[in-house]
Amino acid sequence: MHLGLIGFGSIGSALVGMLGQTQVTQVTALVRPASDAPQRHSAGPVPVAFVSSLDELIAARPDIVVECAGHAAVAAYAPPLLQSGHDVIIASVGALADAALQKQVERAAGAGKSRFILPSGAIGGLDLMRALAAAGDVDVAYRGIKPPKAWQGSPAEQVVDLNALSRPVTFFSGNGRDAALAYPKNANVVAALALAGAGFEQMRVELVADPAAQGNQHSYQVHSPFCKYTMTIEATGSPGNARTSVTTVLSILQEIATYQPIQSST
Ligand SMILES: NC(=O)C1=CN([C@@H]2O[C@H](COP(=O)(O)OP(=O)(O)OC[C@H]3O[C@@H](n4cnc5c(N)ncnc54)[C@H](O)[C@@H]3O)[C@@H](O)[C@H]2O)C=CC1
Ligand SMILES: O=C([O-])CC(=O)C(=O)O
Repeated sequence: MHLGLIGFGSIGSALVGMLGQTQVTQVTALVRPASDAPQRHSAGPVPVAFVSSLDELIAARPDIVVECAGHAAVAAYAPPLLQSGHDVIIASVGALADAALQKQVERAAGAGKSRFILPSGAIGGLDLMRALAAAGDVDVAYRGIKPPKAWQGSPAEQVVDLNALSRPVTFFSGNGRDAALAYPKNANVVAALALAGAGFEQMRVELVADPAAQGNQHSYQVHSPFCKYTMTIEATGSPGNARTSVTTVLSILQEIATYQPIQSST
């Protein structure tokens, strides 16, 4: 299988290092022209060719493409890839909190007879969430706790002094859509929960910076007429990018390993 990658940061480079466990034999990675990605890539289990435009990525004829570059990359690349018949695994699920982009992505997949696949990423339990949401209302409250350095460069900096925290501080309380759009590098899990049935507007979200946090904690409580459950995930941050849990890479790897192309009926 030939894998297309968009982005070669902590997720992209870690993913490539683990592809020996999958059917992937070749990778073409779309990186920014100024990116230092090729220099950072140490020899992995499969060869990686680097390209700097979408046209070059499409010309390489990947069997499936993984986006792991951020919300703007979803907006720029997912619609044309889907429209031209490529299945796309979208790591930056929170991009779909933009309702217009969500529609655009859905239409492009319809027109191209392709699929966009949303990995569970750093969260879990989405199977039960989907089942409960399909059967009735669900009430979902999510809390994300990360160390201060994981929130650097985010709007949290306008609320708290991340370098001077001596105790956990909740710097955001709001709904799922606002969280996913304001924290594009930290709240993709919120969008994954919302799209699995929690609902962007309906779910309640708290984001916390904790100087004692060793990794990233995602916890949520679900109440439905049929069941209630609480899930807490304590994950290790990626080397070089504390805000991205290693579980995200493992989740995308599973999507790749179990990927089946749609069989054409003609
Ligand atoms: N679903 C989930 O649970 C999670 C999703 N994510 C998403 O994955 C994204 C990537 O995460 P990391 O690899 O940790 O970030 P990173 O910052 O380490 O790497 C992102 C890479 O993408 C590159 N990039 C950005 N825009 C690009 C473009 N238009 N074309 C080509 N390359 C581009 C950057 O130069 C950088 O090298 C995050 O921004 C976030 O949206 C991250 C963590 C969890
Ligand atoms: O990797 C994580 O822990 C979650 C994350 O950054 C996101 O959802 O954007």
